[in-house]
Amino acid sequence: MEKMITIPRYIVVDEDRNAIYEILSKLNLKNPLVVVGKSTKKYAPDFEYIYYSDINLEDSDIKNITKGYDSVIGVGGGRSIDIGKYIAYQTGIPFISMPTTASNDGIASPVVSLRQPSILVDPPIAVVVDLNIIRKSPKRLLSAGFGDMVSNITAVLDWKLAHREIGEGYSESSAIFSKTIAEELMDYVLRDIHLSHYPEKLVKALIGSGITISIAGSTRPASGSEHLFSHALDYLKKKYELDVDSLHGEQCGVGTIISSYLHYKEDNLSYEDMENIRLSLKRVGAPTTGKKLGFEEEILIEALTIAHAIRKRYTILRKGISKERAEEILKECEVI
Ligand SMILES: NC(=O)c1ccc[n+]([C@@H]2O[C@H](COP(=O)([O-])OP(=O)(O)OC[C@H]3O[C@@H](n4cnc5c(N)ncnc54)[C@H](O)[C@@H]3O)[C@@H](O)[C@H]2O)c1
Ligand SMILES: O=P(O)(O)OC[C@@H](O)CO
Ligand SMILES: [Zn+2]
Repeated sequence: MEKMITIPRYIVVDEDRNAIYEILSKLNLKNPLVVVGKSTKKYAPDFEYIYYSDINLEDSDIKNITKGYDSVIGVGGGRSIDIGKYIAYQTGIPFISMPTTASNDGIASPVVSLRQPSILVDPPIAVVVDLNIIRKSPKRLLSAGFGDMVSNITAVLDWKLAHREIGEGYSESSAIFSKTIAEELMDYVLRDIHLSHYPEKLVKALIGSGITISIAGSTRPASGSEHLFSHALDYLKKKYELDVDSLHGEQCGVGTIISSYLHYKEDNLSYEDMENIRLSLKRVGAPTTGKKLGFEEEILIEALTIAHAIRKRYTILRKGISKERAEEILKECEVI
């Protein structure tokens, strides 16, 4: 069925450490395999587990890993959730997402981004969030999550541009949903100097972002030219074996500063909205320059010149930007 939309059946965001057990019994799941990171094992529910770092994804018999289990639970940051989601999908059993931080929108999405281009799989059948754990998670991860959320603003502008210029399909409902949740969160960050409700609002926004991807049947509402820039940085990290530990959401945040500048220059975005993106990223402590991300200028320039070619996705980068123009743009929007 072409147009079927699949979203998580249960979403729990509260302070109850036992919610996972109630969800498992509602779903009549008795024997999950928990995929967890070394630093998040302490948050895992009491079932058999495997460290994601011990899973060889190239393994042809991924099915052996989940043999005898009726479901997979991913506990941790983006990587353990991605890997858990992936092995559950490969073996056709349900996946439950238990994020221990809010660093990107893989929490509830039907996406696995272990390599580019990301692939569409089933979304988690349930998302179980313990806010006490999220609130205590490293601030840097919560800042990265904001970068992956504010990126939806330029992603939707790129999607509209592709619809206008090359007639690409466009889902109004998914786009409006995505843009609104991103702008709501940004407005909150600009309004509340104490950010007292930020972790809860961030995790709910990221869950919403994952749902917009399910509605669209594509990452278009959450991934545009700003993500192409981030993926280009990931590619160059590997190509030059760079020792930079920047996070996906942090890279997307800087990418959004660049993309919002390009959209502002083409009158798709107001100067105020462009500046609010930079200010809100600063407010949550996310990197707003290439230097704070940890990259040399020439890497940032090369990333912007190759970003359009990372995957087949039409954005404001169009057929690409010259090295000279990339340097000018990065200087004009103060990323270098
Ligand atoms: N599916 C998607 O849509 C999507 C999108 C972007 C990225 N991803 C995936 O996510 C990965 C990036 O995720 P990330 O930015 O979270 O980085 P990560 O998962 O590589 O690292 C997060 C780190 O924080 C630790 N951590 C998590 N919660 C913690 C807590 N409460 N206390 C202390 N430490 C905690 C984790 O153990 C891990 O070491 C990518 O490699 C990719 O696989 C998926
Ligand atoms: O399709 P991509 O570009 O991997 O995007 C997926 C996710 O990062 C969106 O926030
Ligand atoms: Zn992302």
